[in-house]
Amino acid sequence: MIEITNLTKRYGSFTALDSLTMDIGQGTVFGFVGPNGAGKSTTMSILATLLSPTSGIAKVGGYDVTEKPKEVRKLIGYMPDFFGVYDNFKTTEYLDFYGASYGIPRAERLKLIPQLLELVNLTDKADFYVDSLSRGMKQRLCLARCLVHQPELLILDEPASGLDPRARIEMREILKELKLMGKTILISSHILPELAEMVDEIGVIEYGKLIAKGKVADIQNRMKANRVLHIRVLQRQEECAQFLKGQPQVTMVITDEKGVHVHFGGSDEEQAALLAQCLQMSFQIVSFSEAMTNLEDVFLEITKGGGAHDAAQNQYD
Ligand SMILES: Nc1ncnc2c1ncn2[C@@H]1O[C@H](COP(=O)(O)OP(=O)(O)OP(=O)(O)O)[C@@H](O)[C@H]1O
Repeated sequence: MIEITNLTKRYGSFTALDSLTMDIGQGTVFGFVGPNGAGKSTTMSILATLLSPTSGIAKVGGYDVTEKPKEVRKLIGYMPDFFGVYDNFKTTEYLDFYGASYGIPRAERLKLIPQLLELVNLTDKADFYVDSLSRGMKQRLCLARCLVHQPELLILDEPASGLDPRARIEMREILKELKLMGKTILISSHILPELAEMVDEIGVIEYGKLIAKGKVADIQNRMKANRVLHIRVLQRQEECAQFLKGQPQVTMVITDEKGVHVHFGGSDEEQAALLAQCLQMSFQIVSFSEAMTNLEDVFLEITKGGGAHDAAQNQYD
């Protein structure tokens, strides 16, 4: 659905996108993550035909975004990170206005708008002025606006930013619905654990380059190679720690008042064997658990030492 090849965007001498290459298959929910200034919004704006690349190719549904912008626009619904809503409209009028702009006949709009409002949980706000809606509601209304022409691809730039936890959950539930409807979704976010729950794949971008891409589970498995095991033992804690230090795949052992923390690079089978060894040694194990590796850890590990662009280079931030 999306094919990006050597996409580069320069603002003066500053390179925001540096030969970015990635593709996203139809029906995929793709999480685009990266530190501030990494180039996510720039990529999304190019895909949405709102910004011209300096060089390289971006295609949506087989159409080149610079050569066939009209065809691309029919296929996409774009929600920018900063959006405006026309406050003097009522919710229904707002969607009707956008529907009309897309040339959707009135009779069709009359059917479509209640469906969209239901999808984004705004049915009871149909006759409210946009002005009176909360931020979360406005954001959901914007999402409904992106769906008016029934696009196949949604490009959502931080749709949950600035929302409180409840509003984020609501947004996430709507996105799940859209996934079930078969939409391809490119979504950027800083709320990484939330993304992990709903995306099929993630791409990590830094300094305008894709530095990791894959299925969430695969990337998490990569991280598992360096998992940390927390072991709580009744009595003989130091003896247990010494024993663990000598075991295969154990790279480091630290003890504190919470127990023994073991850095372990083995497989699940080897981890089970490690526990069995401890029991055989008659250590009284109270708990033996694996520290959770979530997308946040993955992200921090991959972008270790990163952050936003070099301050000297990043004169625009
Ligand atoms: N119009 C512009 N002129 C100059 N520099 C720009 C312009 N737009 C973006 N940039 C710079 O390009 C870099 C990439 O910006 P972009 O908005 O794509 O990053 P991002 O990953 O979306 O960041 P964030 O998560 O903070 O929104 C940033 O350093 C930004 O300051």
